Amino acid sequence: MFIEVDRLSKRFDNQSVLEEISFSVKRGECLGIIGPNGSGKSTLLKLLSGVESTTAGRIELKGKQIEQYNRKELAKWLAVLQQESLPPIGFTVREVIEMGRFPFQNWLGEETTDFERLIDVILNKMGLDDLSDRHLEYLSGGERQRVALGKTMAQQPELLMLDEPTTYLDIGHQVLLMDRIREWQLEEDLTVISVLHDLNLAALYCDRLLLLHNGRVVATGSPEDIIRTDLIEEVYGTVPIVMKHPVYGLPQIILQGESFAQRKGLAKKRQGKMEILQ
Ligand SMILES: Nc1ncnc2c1ncn2[C@@H]1O[C@H](COP(=O)(O)OP(=O)(O)OP(=O)(O)O)[C@@H](O)[C@H]1O
Repeated sequence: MFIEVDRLSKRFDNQSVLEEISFSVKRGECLGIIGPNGSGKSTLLKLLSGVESTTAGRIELKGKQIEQYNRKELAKWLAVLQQESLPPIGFTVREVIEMGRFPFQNWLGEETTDFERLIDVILNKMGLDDLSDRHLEYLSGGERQRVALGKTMAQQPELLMLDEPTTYLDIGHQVLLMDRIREWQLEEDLTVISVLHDLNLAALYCDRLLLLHNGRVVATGSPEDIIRTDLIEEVYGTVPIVMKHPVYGLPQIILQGESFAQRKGLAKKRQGKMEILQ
């Protein structure tokens, strides 16, 4: 297994945030981590990328315990996409993407392989050719997110971790970003672990989903196994309509506003619980 997590727990100041988390990820797979606010998704990602230390349990990456890697070693094959990791001002798009190569430079700041061509390919893939000399502070949120992904691509990782990559993006840019990541995953056999709030994107783009609730794993499985009305209601406290995507057959959810349904006489409350009338 590429990643093996065994009975992982995390406490902050004696408050338990993650309890007995176990799962594994195969090389080349995309695992989506979903769950409500505060369920522990970001904390799990921080433990998996070595940013936070575990309280109990074991994380094995490529057959080795995570504590046995040093930071620079990990940075050569593990990348984390975070928007706030971009430098605030003063750098052009091209310079920022080149920064992804830092882990491969020697102590003089030189790299032995010619990476200029790689940077050109990435600029092109991310649709950033025309913006390569633009300073970061003059980019929109969507453009900055593409630069952030470009920087992680330059790192040529084997494992990519993403925390809410589509936040602040409009639907066009959400699909564009997720498509680029999926293409990259399939072309390079990249392993992807992504925290996602949008369950429809998670169902479309992830091979498997891990559903967290109150710091525990409720279920792991294919999108069909996880995006089910009963599980979503249990964890999120709202009853969605789950439908099959008309083209891909994958589960997609439609939200039901309770107040609207009640007003229209389509639902009523029974014993404190909303029931949708057929
Ligand atoms: N450094 C910390 N110190 C203390 N508590 C923390 C720390 N980091 C996270 N927590 C707590 O751990 C819990 C889980 O937080 P986490 O950010 O992992 O949840 P999440 O599922 O990513 O939430 P969201 O969807 O709202 O981003 C929260 O109650 C949070 O307050």
